Amino acid sequence: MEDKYLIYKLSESIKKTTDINKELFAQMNVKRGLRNEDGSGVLVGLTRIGDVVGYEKQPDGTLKPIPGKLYYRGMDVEDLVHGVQRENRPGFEETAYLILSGVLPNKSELETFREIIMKTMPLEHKATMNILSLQGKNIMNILARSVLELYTYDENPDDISPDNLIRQSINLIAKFPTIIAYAYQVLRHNQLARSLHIRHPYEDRSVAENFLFMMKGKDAYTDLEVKILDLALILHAEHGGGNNSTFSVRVVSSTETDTYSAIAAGIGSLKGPLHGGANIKVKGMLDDMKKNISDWKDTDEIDAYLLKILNKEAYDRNGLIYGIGHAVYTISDPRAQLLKEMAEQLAKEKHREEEFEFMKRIEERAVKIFMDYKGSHAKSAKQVCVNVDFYSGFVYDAIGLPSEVFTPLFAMARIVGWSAHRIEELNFSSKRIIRPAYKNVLETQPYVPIHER
Ligand SMILES: CC(=O)SCCNC(=O)CCNC(=O)[C@H](O)C(C)(C)COP(=O)(O)OP(=O)(O)OC[C@H]1O[C@@H](n2cnc3c(N)ncnc32)[C@H](O)[C@@H]1OP(=O)(O)O
Ligand SMILES: O=C([O-])CC(=O)C(=O)O
Repeated sequence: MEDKYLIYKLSESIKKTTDINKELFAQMNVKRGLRNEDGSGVLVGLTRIGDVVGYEKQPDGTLKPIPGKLYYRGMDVEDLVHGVQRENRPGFEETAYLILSGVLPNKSELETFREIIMKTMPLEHKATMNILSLQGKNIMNILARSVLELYTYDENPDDISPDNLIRQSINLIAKFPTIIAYAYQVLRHNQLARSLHIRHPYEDRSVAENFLFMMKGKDAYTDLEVKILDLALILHAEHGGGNNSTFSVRVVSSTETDTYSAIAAGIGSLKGPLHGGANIKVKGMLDDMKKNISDWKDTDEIDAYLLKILNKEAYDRNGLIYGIGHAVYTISDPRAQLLKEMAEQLAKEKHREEEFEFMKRIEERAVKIFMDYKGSHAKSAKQVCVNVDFYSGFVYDAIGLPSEVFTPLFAMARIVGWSAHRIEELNFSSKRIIRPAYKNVLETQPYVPIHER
């Protein structure tokens, strides 16, 4: 048999053998996607790290949509952001300290924590050389491979005691920006035949500023660019235990495997276009809209295009408006609101107000069109809002960062939440390996000898 015919036969066969009737889930009380009928997540754990709030449970059991709230260690993220902004200083390092330890650092603790991060940012020579030799165009994939490689440079990789876990976590938080920036420089060098810039991070700059320096060079960024990148890092740092990547890290960690294996799983999850990878999809979708909509002020034209997306006739023909919808948030995603406020200032600095106005119009129309469409196409209309990925791509693009690093930037912040959740998963006193069950819905069949098939 020809190879390609066998591949065709196998793919035809899996179309049938993977089909599971949607009705069976309801009949057997199995929660599709670990979601209850009303869309809320099935409770699978307890945490003291982050809280994501998008609805209120009513006495009659229904869910009432409310404006979104996000808490890091019990602290409203809006207060945290406004607190550091008022004092005009970077906040990502402080956020990392809070999420990892559970308490805000005092001045001297923060100073020492910053110093540890800054001096840990440079990669060992072997790690740099490894990144230079890695093939591939996808930086999330390169990041995952580099993280697995760090296992080999760690003298104590498998030790899951709290002090070793903290040491490993700080090392990863500090090294992610360097790995991502170097991976991009290699990609740029290989793909565009441009000079290779491997810039050594400064010891006295914030993570956000060092990243811009390693990506763009000395004096090639503004204060506002540093501030908005710092804000994006704060806002992406943590999102409870149930988001797909953090849950993946928790599932893998519950086997007591090493930190690098667990974090590589989180990176793989975050890369998906329904999760962190949506920020690249949003950029692609907006670029397509800019090209195909002749009058950016014409809401009828915008509506028609959005309807085409939903009907799988435009963009990637997947039926999804990227940057819209969320598993928990209903009326608003607080991160998108905070990012949008600063994106407006950035749009002014970069003279991109017209494009920003276009995005605001798309946001408003997309929510309306989606809800009208779902109202007539699905059993229950879903209250949606823009999520954090809607404005992040615009922000990164406006500060001169290429789309190849959009999702890696998410990972660069979320490594904080992943680390805290891994530490929690391995330390609470009544921990257990995560091992749910799948109900088998196939009849048994006899083994048939090969000459009889
Ligand atoms: C950082 C983050 O991870 S934020 C999320 C980033 N992802 C995106 O922006 C991708 C676009 N959004 C989505 O795909 C979804 O809204 C998700 C994955 C984020 C959340 O999904 P859920 O809350 O599980 O929504 P759910 O799957 O219940 O959606 C209900 C219905 O709305 C549809 N839907 C949800 N979001 C969208 C969307 N943005 N565009 C079109 N249809 C959508 C679903 O296909 C489903 O349709 P159906 O009832 O006909 O099957
Ligand atoms: O919570 C989720 O499902 C996705 C999300 O917004 C995040 O991880 O930041």
